[in-house]
Amino acid sequence: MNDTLERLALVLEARKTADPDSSYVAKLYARGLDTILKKIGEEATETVMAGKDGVPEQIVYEVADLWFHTLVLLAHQGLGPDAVLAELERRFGLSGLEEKASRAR
Ligand SMILES: N=c1c2ncn([C@@H]3O[C@H](COP(=O)(O)OP(=O)(O)OP(=O)(O)O)[C@@H](O)[C@H]3O)c2ncn1[C@@H]1O[C@H](COP(=O)(O)O)[C@@H](O)[C@H]1O
Repeated sequence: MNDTLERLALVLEARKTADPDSSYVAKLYARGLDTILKKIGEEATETVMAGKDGVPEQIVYEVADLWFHTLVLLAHQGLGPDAVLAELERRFGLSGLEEKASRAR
């Protein structure tokens, strides 16, 4: 399984004690929650625009920016991608059970 999100989360954790002048992530932490949320809003908008334009490379680029900034939010709140992946896995499992149950009816 790809561990990119986990490895990035470790870097984001380490940046909590980094100098804001030398680290973009440390600068986001220093500016606080509202700045992080504003970036997520901007990146979400840029993702929507890329989706409308329909250029695959641009969509990937903007979704990467969006994912990155949501990972910063998770780290800021003491969370990590493992929690989100577990939630997605839970839903996936649930939907599998739902499918089987409805087939049995
Ligand atoms: N994955 C990323 C990443 N994706 C996007 N960005 C930054 O997010 C910002 C995106 O903002 P925009 O798209 O609005 O672009 P911009 O206009 O240049 O940015 P602003 O002036 O609006 O802030 C840019 O400054 C990008 O550099 C990232 N910055 C860091 N990382 C990762 O985080 C790690 C730690 O980064 P530092 O804290 O900088 O060491 C790095 O090693 C990377 O792996």
